[in-house]
Amino acid sequence: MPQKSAGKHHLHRKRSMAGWSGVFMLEARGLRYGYKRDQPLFHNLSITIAPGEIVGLSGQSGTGKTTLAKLLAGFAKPDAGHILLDGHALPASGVHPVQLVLQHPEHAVNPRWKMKKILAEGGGAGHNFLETLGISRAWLERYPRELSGGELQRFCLARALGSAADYLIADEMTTMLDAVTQAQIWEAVLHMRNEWGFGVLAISHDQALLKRVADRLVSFPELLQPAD
Ligand SMILES: Nc1ncnc2c1ncn2[C@@H]1O[C@H](COP(=O)(O)OP(=O)(O)OP(=O)(O)O)[C@@H](O)[C@H]1O
Repeated sequence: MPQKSAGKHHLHRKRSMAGWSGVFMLEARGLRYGYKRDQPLFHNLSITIAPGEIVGLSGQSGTGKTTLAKLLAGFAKPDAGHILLDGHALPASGVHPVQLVLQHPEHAVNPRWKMKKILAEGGGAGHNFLETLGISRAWLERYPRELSGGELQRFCLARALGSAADYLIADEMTTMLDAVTQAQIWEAVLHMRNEWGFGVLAISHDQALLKRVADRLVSFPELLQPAD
């Protein structure tokens, strides 16, 4: 799911004792969404993520976590409610400040493109954070089929963060990977979050993982208020 580069730089963000400046609160208020008309999957869902914060979200299968992820990242529009960044609606076109990384990287890349072209979609080709993510420069010349799932997921993350996203939605981002790769990828995310201050919504069924990486844990039902 490529999104174009923002052309802005991570380093415009500054951290002080009070928190991060240059990045803004992400708020979803009163969201309603249904795949079928008149059959809402959820009513009145609200969530707030602060700059630099990692929120861990869990919940039963089929409740709507991935749907929420897609709404926040602009891949679908809520039937009601608002998604706001610093109090303003998110841009309808161009660079999306909320970037989504899903479970299956092989579905998120063009199989006919070399990795350097895929990475360039997010503006991240020249960044030194490739090393942080454990991406070898030699892989840039390969096609997606010539990489492992873990290697490919590192690229999807680099593409998302290369656009200088203000928020990352990591939806079961490392679920399919071995424990070592999972730990390396999350260590890189934590390191980059500490450097740049982007916020993260980490969605997973793995409570142990969420406890390890998140600053705050929420379960899906806690996000719902009774319908008006
Ligand atoms: N494109 C779609 N069209 C119709 N229904 C859908 C579509 N995508 C998801 N759904 C349904 O919406 C509900 C919520 O799906 P979603 O993927 O958001 O749940 P989830 O909480 O992320 O589940 P899991 O934990 O299993 O990943 C499910 O009942 C699912 O079958």
